[in-house]
Amino acid sequence: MQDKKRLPIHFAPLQGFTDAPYRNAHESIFGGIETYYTPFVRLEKGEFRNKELREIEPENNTVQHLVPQLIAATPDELRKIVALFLDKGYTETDINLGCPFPMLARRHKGSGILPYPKEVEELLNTILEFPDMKFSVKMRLGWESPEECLALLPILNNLPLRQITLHARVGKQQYKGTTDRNAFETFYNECKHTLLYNGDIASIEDIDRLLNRFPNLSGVMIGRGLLANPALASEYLKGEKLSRSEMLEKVRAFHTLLLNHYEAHLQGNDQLVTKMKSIWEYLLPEMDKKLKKKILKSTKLETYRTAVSEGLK
Ligand SMILES: Cc1cc2nc3c(=O)[nH]c(=O)nc-3n(C[C@H](O)[C@H](O)[C@H](O)COP(=O)(O)O)c2cc1C
Repeated sequence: MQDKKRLPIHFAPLQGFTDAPYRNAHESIFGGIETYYTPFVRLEKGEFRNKELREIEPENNTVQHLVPQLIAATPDELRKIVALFLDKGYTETDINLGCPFPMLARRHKGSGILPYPKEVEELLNTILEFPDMKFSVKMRLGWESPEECLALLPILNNLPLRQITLHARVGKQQYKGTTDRNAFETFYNECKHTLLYNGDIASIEDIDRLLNRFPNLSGVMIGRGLLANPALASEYLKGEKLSRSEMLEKVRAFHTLLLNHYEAHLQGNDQLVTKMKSIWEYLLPEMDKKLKKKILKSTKLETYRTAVSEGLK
């Protein structure tokens, strides 16, 4: 166990879940993460949204390594968002070429741009205008077919990218169906950049299997697997799973931090309960079904608190 190679674990951005309070609480209670990413920042009718500005504000973020992510379809949009990140003191930016939401994909944002190599090239060439910023890309295999990412390789290989994260699905799949690891392998064999694997990692064994198959991987990015087991990264690094009581103790501490934060910042108990319940969509899937249901069904703060303390006993 001692000299086994351990891959760095990156916490995937998940809109609506991994906001600043979540990331801060996660690092302070569980740790084990090399890099956190913000959910994407975008322009809406040419303007930033206040919530997204608050999310990237350095004073609201305590994690050691945070990379803000952007989504853009045109060089101009990209320039505006990168200028904001520079202004806030960031030196790294992640570019989202993976989001599958039809509303954005239709406008050639996220994975919707992948079938158009010329547009990708024009967008990504803009990074050359920002020598003080290091750029990475988070992308899918394509929108419709995994051939699309292969067609983009000559463009990607020519750019000074710090890293590429490849989610081994196409956009049309959204988050469903299986990942295509054969298609990932073809990209992996030809990609000159530091490459991270992303998609459906839920256990230490999953990471070990990936490293066996892809020994030159530079890391993995995990989203839903970490929402389900927030200790997954630290367990992997230590080579040891937490006992049930250690896990419950940590989840209780994590939950308290989040509840206290949102209680102080959200307006009214209804908003608070709705926000807190969203965490349980993924957290601890092995929890007794009845106890989980009680949490998810609660509408009042007091019943929510009681249900959670029963669930975490
Ligand atoms: C609710 C939700 C929100 C997401 N938001 C983002 C986002 O803002 N930026 C991004 O690059 N990916 C986003 N993703 C994709 C994840 O980062 C990740 O690529 C995907 O969930 C696959 O990895 P996983 O199987 O480890 O979760 C989101 C996924 C989900 C389910």
